[in-house]
Amino acid sequence: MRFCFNPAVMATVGDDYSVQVSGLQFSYPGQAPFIADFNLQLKPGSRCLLVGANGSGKTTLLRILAGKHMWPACLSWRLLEQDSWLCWRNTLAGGLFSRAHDLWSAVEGADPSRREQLIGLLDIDLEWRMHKVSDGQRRRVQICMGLLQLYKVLLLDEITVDLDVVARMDLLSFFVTECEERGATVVYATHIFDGLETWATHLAHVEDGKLKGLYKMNEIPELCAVGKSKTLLQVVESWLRKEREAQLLREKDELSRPTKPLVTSPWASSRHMAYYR
Ligand SMILES: Nc1ncnc2c1ncn2[C@@H]1O[C@H](COP(=O)(O)OP(=O)(O)OP(=O)(O)O)[C@@H](O)[C@H]1O
Repeated sequence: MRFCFNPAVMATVGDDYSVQVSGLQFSYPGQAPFIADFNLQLKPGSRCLLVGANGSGKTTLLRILAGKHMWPACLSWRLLEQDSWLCWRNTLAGGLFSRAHDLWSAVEGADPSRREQLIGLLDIDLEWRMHKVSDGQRRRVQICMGLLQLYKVLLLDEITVDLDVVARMDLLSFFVTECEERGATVVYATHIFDGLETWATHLAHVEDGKLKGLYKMNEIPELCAVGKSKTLLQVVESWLRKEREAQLLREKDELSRPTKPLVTSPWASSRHMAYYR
């Protein structure tokens, strides 16, 4: 998957990346630019966590990478391969009255042995009716359907929220196997960090639509410090707290700036009365 908004950069980047985003820009209609000069490069086999505060742009970025958002036509861009799959937290599988079995019998070209493996992994009962199952069971069916077809890049937006801990850990192990044996790449936006220290290979920190940093997990000093290492949760919490404090300082600074002098003339318009002269 390659996105390049700057042909000069594109020419210099090698082919050995499975995700290549260079100079990405994006604005929501009628709004100021939100994603600006975003660059991300990942090699096959990478498992990259996308972390950031609420509203920092993780979902927006994943939707752009999945081709769900349009971008300004004035920018030059190239999307070379469309072999990614986005699993979206807000979509649940299928029509309300479908049986689990009917839902994925519609998925063409799925390898039967992969199907059996996923059904076992996610402990799915083919007789489940989608309107009579729990959110977590419905989520399992959705994930299963998405994973039936092989992919090179998998984009996950907080999909494990409804899963119990066994299903979550088994699914994460499955992704490791996919990355190690097939060279798949996973980009996973989440706020749940349990068990991810050793799962991820990379950590991408997003702040206000910008990539604040892309780190290899084994090179993050706080995670690796012998004897006093922090958990991923503590590391991300400290980053986000710093961001929040900096934002509060900026807001305080703006409030303390002198505003325009107050108009004291009795002939001027006021909040309660306007004069058109
Ligand atoms: N359809 C939209 N139109 C305009 N602005 C939007 C739209 N969707 C999201 N935004 C804005 O874009 C910003 C980033 O939102 P986004 O959903 O990408 O954040 P996020 O990092 O995924 O947040 P969260 O952790 O809460 O899921 C937010 O300020 C949000 O208000």
